[in-house]
Amino acid sequence: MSALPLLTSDPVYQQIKEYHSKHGADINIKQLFEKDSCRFAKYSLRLQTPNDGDILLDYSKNRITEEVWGLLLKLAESRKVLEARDAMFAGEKINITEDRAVLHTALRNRSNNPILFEGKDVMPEVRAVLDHMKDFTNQVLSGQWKGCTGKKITDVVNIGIGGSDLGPLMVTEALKPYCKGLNTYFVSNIDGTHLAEVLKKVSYETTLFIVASKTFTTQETITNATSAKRWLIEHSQNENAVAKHFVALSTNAEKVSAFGIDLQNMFGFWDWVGGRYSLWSAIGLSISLSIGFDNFEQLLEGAFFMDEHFKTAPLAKNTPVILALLGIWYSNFYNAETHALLPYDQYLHRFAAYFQQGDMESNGKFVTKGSQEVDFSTGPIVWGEPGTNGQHAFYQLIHQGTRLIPCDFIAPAVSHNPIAGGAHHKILLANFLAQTEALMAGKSPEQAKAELEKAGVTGAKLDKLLPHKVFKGNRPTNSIVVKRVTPFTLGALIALYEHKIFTQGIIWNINSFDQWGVELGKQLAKAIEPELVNTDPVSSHDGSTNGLINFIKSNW
Ligand SMILES: O=P(O)(O)OC[C@H]1O[C@@](O)(CO)[C@@H](O)[C@@H]1O
Repeated sequence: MSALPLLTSDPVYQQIKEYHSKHGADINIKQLFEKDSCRFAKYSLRLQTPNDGDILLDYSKNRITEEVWGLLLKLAESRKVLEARDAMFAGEKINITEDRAVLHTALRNRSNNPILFEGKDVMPEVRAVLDHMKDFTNQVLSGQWKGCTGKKITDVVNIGIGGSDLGPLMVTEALKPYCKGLNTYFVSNIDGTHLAEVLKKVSYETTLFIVASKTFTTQETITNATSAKRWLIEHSQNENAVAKHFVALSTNAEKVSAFGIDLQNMFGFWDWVGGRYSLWSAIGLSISLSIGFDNFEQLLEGAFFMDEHFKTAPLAKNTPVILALLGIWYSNFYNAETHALLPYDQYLHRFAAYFQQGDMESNGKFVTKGSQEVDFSTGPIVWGEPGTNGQHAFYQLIHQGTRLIPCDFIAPAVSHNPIAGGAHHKILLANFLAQTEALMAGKSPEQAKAELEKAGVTGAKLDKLLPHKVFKGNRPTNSIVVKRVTPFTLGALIALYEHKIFTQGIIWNINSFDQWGVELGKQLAKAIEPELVNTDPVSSHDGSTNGLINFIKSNW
């Protein structure tokens, strides 16, 4: 693919910039609905899944006119999104700074088509690991796999961090209704509290530790795994207990073996699987153990469904492209700094946290693939909490703050827990629907005045209160509705956002698949660690770092 110019040098970008400077401030979503009764039909898409209902994307509550939308689609063409997409699926080494392919889509390839990497079909190896995961999952869930004292496994502790933690944690939480009975815990932080609190809850005889680490060199993970191993041996008084209570998920067999885990208890994956795109790989073993391998396969099926959609749908009907272009519109033209993910589903309470790594570690970059420093905004700050809780925490700012915060609202039409005759879910859905309506429509001074007068507020008090009661509205949202959060629809949702992130990276022409930005902090921590072995005062850093270290030491 020929080198792309800086986004700001792209002629289509410049057309959009000109349009935005002339009209951007005047685009009013409410007025657009008033002018066009077909707006919802024009700016929504339904994806029909085989067995899990339709997935609806409603992007009509956005600040887009037909002209803007046409220009944004032209931008996707100009930035060669589809060519880049095809290069990714074809196993090209698009991760240019690590000289790696990006083939997490191969992990969920449910077709019989080969996927070639360096001329070799990777599918036989992918299927072999899936078979190993299936066999192991069935052994553990059936009770056939026994601990060192002959008891079956009841608790699984996944020890990993970043992509080796966030995905399995988010998915096992999201799919709790499908849990087969094991208790799953996730230890990630080097803070001893994380492991200590979990070890209080489990018995060495019935606990399986999963050491999840692509590199098997991550300090937090190896330290936690080493402490867990010591705990097991101390409690079992059996050096050989590791063989029954530890498995490894990694690309690094040498390090796994050196740690003391038998390679027959290692589930491998490959360098062309990025850490934050790895839940579909062996890293998903804790998911499989939690919900069963069949449901793990449904998760893969859902992602595959979205991959096929992304691969085949034309730009204007391509949901990842649609979400990506809307994000570009707000980030690069309205200067929105953040993007909120607001799932109206308590099981999805880790969904936004997962995509903090997924999006911010992918697109939090300032240099293009052409090694040029960008002169435009790249990845947004991604955040969010489940609804309705967010409404009682930060929606004040979204509604009446000074910042533009594009929000994605996500909801299942049907709850797994229709308690009180479904009343709870109906209230949840009413709020899900009302919030996007309120953010779009707002409340005019006239409406607010009428309400205050109806409440008997008049004169000076009304004048004082009125400005505080106005909602400017015109705040953009997307709404995504699935019939129910199932392994399939969750897989499709995650892949949808993966491909949105990919598409934005292509438009910005940045490498979404390396993460050099995490290295400096680790390097400096390595320099500080030896200074913390005693209480001697230090002076080797800047005044602040010296002061902090010495204050901490003064408390020892
Ligand atoms: O899976 P591993 O190799 O232990 O890496 C864990 C995480 O650490 C990183 O911050 C890279 O250092 C993330 O990109 C990665 O998901």
